[in-house]
Amino acid sequence: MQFLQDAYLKNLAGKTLTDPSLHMRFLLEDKIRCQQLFHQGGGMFLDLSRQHLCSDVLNILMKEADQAGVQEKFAAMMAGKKVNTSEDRAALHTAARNADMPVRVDGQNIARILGDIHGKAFEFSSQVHDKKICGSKGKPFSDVLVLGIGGSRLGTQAVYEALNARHNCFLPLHFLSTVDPHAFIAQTRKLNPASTLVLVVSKSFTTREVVDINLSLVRNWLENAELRPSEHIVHITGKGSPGDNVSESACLRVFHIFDFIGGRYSVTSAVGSLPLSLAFGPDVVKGLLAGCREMDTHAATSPADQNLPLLAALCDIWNGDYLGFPAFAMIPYAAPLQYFPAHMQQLYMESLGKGLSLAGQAIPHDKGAMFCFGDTGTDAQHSFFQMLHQGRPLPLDLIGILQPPPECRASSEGSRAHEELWTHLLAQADAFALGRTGGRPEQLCPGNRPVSIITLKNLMAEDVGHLLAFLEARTVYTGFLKNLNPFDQFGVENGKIMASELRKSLSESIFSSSGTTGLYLKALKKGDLSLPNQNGTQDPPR
Ligand SMILES: O=P(O)(O)OC[C@H]1O[C@](O)(CO)[C@@H](O)[C@@H]1O
Repeated sequence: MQFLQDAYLKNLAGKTLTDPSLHMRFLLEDKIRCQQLFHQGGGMFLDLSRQHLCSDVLNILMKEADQAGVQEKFAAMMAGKKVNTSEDRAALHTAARNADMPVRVDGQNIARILGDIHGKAFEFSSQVHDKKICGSKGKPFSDVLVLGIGGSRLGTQAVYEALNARHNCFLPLHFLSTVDPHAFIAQTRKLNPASTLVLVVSKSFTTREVVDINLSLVRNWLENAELRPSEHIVHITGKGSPGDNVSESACLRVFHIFDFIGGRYSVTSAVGSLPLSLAFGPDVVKGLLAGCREMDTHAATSPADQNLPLLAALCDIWNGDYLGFPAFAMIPYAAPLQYFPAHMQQLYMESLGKGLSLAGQAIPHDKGAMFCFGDTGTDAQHSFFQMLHQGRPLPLDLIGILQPPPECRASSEGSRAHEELWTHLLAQADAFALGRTGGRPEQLCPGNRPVSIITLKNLMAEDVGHLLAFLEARTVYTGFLKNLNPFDQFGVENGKIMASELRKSLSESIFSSSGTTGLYLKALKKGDLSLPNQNGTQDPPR
């Protein structure tokens, strides 16, 4: 670490990190430095000039990346090598958007298989749009209810909301993920069962929330409306899972997904291509895939100093491992990108939140990946930005869209709104960097807070694809730089094991679970929570 900091300081004339002349206020005056840290590629822009970075530090970080062979690993991943070593699997989300580039795993051309499944999804969507496939009472489908959780929901929802801004939506999607019955009631209240198509998205088809509870609720809901569930339900699931090879009475169609694409990387498999083509039609999904493909090619082939996802990953390593920031926030200044922070949160934290390196060494907490959270601008400015301006500093990603929505261009009010949005983005970027001096002591803002500005040219399907694949590649590169496996998620399993033990206790009315858990189990049965008295017995409910 010290030598990196030394390089930073040497580059900036031998100052210490806290030296006032190293303040971003002065760094931003260095035009050459700013140009060196402004990058374009894969269809988008990345401005790192408001980071505590300089070319010397970047050179050292790139050398580390080179020594770790991260670009070779990325190429090996795209070529189908089993980079998910703990599960002995390939990680082939990139093959899902490039059917013409053969990728062989265990003798099969995976890219072709994935491309054929997209083709089937497009055909099915067109038949639904053309009313050749209708509900069991002959009513054309008007809505799609998507059951799925985690990676089987977040990415698709993020992309759906983004695409909805500029593309015509034929069939709105509604997402049901959590097992909370409130969510089921809220979603189904606004739907007509007779014209609702239900997609059950679960690779394992064992996720309790989805295939046990919510699917049962939905089946009942359809049956209560005197409909045949099998004519309304489609499975998107792993080949050979309990949702595959089911009888005709279970569902209308099965679309396959595979264990070589993890849930959080699966938007461009059938997990996303079926619901999104039902919503917007096949051409929009093809545009999304093309945008991803452009970014994948950029991520795989550009030299490190021009490679946006790799540079972003190096910046994350610098901020997290060397400068010690525990978290970063993603703030899209674009309402249609509202679910991207949640998608990135899963992508980043499920991929990189690991306890062991690939070499089997424990990863100390302060060298673990950063937490990720976020919200849209300008809303975030009016909630948690206060703390970031004057309290604990954190790095921020601000995302902007260059082109305003076409409707805006027609009116001066519309253009003003778009310009106002960008004014806020740039004002925040500068306020975090420059801070505020003068005024009363409580008005002081120290500034010097790192910000990256990510700019998309537009919000068409291709642009959304650029962003999606950029975030995936940035996450994968960070995993490779940290020498950990960004494709498994064994931590999540522990909670599932606990839940199955508690489920058993509850069904057998055994309330002796550890700590206060037994109290809650009992309360669930009795419908009331009574606290133990001093004798350790429970008072009767009041
Ligand atoms: O698609 P499935 O098997 O229902 O799993 C849902 C999600 O659960 C997880 O395993 C953990 O949250 C995710 O990785 C996955 O996307």
